[in-house]
Amino acid sequence: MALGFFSRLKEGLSRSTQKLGTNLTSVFTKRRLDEESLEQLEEILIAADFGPEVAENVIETFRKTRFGTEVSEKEIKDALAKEIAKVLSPVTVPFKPNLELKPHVVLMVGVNGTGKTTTIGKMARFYGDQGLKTMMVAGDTFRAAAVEQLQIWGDRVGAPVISGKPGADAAGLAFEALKRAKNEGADLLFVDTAGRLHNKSALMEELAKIIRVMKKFDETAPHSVLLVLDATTGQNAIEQVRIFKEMVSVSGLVITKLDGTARGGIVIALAQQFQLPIHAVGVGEKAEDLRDFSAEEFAAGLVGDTDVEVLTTEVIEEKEG
Ligand SMILES: Nc1nc2c(ncn2[C@@H]2O[C@H](COP(=O)(O)OP(=O)(O)OP(=O)(O)O)[C@@H](O)[C@H]2O)c(=O)[nH]1
Repeated sequence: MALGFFSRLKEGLSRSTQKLGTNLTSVFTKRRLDEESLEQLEEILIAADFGPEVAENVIETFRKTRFGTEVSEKEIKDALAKEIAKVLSPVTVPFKPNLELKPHVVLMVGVNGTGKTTTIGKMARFYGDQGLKTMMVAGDTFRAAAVEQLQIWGDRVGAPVISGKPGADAAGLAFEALKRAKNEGADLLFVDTAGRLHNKSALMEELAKIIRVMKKFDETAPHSVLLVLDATTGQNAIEQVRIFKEMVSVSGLVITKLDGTARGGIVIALAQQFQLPIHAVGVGEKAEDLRDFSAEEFAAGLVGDTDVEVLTTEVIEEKEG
């Protein structure tokens, strides 16, 4: 997805940035970095959803490199952004459709309301604009509203939507859609799915069946299984990854609703804990509000006051040794 939209992400993250910034300001106004301030910093990072391990690593780095020295808030922010970018850098993997597959099948999974349908619409718009032929299948057949919503996105972005009767077998529908996508030479097929976690075993069975049945047509399908997570749910997102990883082989994450949440730090905890590629982030409800994930842009956006170009150069230089 298009880069160069840093300002939108930055604006979206402003609540997270503000929360972090206010707390940092209260601790670091030109003072020596001592045990007490390190401890306070650790608490701030945990409160900002970074996760205990990342918080501890950051503290250790600061203890080694800056202990006893006088630090300004700006120095702390720059160093923090660098540490965040280092954690996020390995999971920064833009989604790339394989155009030889025709279609590249993307199974979209996640709890209801996290933004699966919206993300499908956004991706279909993005790749459609690049000249790729995309199709969508409404795999949550029990909820009429879910089917309707995908249809709205299909109309909006000009992509065919395959849907069945209410309550139709989702796996059978996915099979038919795959056959049609193949016949029509589609580049991408997005499979929307149900996300009713309250009946975990039924959901697991349904997702497994969709995959099993699609494999009968193309044993390499689905080629991507994207788990969509809502950033506003904070630590709950961690639990969702655990649960979905048990059900399906998740190949990457899309993190939505990073606009306006104070819980953007959860992205760091997710990266540290699961090391799953983060393909894209949602920064609004519109078709164009999806961004390629970028470690440096995210780190700079979250911490604020940090120069993203400097950060990019420094993190790359460190990676190269
Ligand atoms: N602010 C914001 N809202 C989003 C974003 N992504 C999705 N939404 C909104 O979140 C709500 C739920 O999104 P859906 O795409 O319906 O989520 P879903 O996972 O498909 O949910 P079900 O259809 O219930 O299975 C909608 O109101 C979307 O407009 C985002 O990046 N930012």
